Amino acid sequence: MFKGLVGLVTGGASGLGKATAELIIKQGGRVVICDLPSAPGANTAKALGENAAFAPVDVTSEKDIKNALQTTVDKFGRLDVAVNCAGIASAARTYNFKKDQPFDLELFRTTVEVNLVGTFNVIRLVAGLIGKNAPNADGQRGVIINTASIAAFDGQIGQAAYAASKAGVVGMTLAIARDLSKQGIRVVTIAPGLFRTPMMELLPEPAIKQLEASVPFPPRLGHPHEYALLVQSIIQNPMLNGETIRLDGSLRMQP
Ligand SMILES: CCCCCCCCCCCCC[C@H](O)CC(=O)SCCNC(=O)CCNC(=O)[C@H](O)C(C)(C)COP(=O)(O)OP(=O)(O)OC[C@H]1O[C@@H](n2cnc3c(N)ncnc32)[C@H](O)[C@@H]1OP(=O)(O)O
Ligand SMILES: NC(=O)c1ccc[n+]([C@@H]2O[C@H](COP(=O)([O-])OP(=O)(O)OC[C@H]3O[C@@H](n4cnc5c(N)ncnc54)[C@H](O)[C@@H]3O)[C@@H](O)[C@H]2O)c1
Repeated sequence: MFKGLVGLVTGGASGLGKATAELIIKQGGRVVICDLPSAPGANTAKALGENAAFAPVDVTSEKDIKNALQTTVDKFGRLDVAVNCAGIASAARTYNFKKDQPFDLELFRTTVEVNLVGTFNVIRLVAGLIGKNAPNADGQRGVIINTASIAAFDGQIGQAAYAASKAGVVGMTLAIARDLSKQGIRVVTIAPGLFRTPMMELLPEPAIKQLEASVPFPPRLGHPHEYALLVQSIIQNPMLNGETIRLDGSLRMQP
């Protein structure tokens, strides 16, 4: 299905990004895993074989992403699909009256910097390489897929920074799709609900169980592979563009 396709996945050393990289390889494609130097990206790529490579990056760094794109060209000669999975979670009340403490501004800045600014940094740079491809019969040169969250719409208590960062990803999706439409590059965002990944496991197990029980159907956390299946569908469907797709078992989170 993806024979000849070259993908780049940020946050590809863990969770949803890792599952996406695994699916691209399984479907015959090649992939560059971009993740922090401290993440197990090299081992992840090694385990996926010669069609996978690791590029250590911080998504907020222009230099790192440009280096990753050079690695992509050196190893695989082109780029067709970029998937932005890199992200961080934060949780604190806007004002903690128990501790008489306001939300830490640096934590707010970092959350937005990585999740929103980092995602845009990758988009603005990968578009240049994807845009060099010859168009297919439909005029398409490639696809960019971003990861928001249902927190963009349902933000629970403690998620002001996280929700703002993800709402920003949702908000810029259509604008960027329009910006890149003349070059035949589609831009789609996925807003996952609850998936069993290391990020989700930052929450106390009782909280996870409570969240899991709140999913109407299926009443469970999603499997990262199920996120990757939506990535596959987006790549395959040329009419998907400029939209954010919730992937949440019809969950609408309570406060
Ligand atoms: C910088 C490191 C940050 C580490 C925390 C990251 C957590 C976020 C993980 C998100 C993962 C996926 C996100 C994804 O996009 C999809 C979602 O959005 S799923 C929804 C995720 N929900 C939250 O993130 C809720 C975050 N809120 C909280 O953790 C707490 O409300 C709070 C902001 C820390 C405030 O807690 P308190 O003021 O102490 O009072 P609470 O009564 O709210 O909490 C008591 C106790 O329960 C734990 N808890 C956390 N979330 C919930 C919940 N949804 N339901 C019930 N209990 C919850 C909370 O952590 C407290 O635990 P304790 O402090 O006693 O250890
Ligand atoms: N797990 C869920 O329930 C859930 C739900 C909705 C949205 N999301 C979003 O999905 C994406 C993937 O999350 P996950 O659950 O797989 O989490 P995860 O923590 O397993 O993976 C996130 C990856 O991003 C990397 N990363 C973090 N900051 C980075 C940076 N500055 N530069 C490069 N890489 C960086 C981490 O090293 C990690 O490998 C995130 O954007 C997250 O906000 C997750």
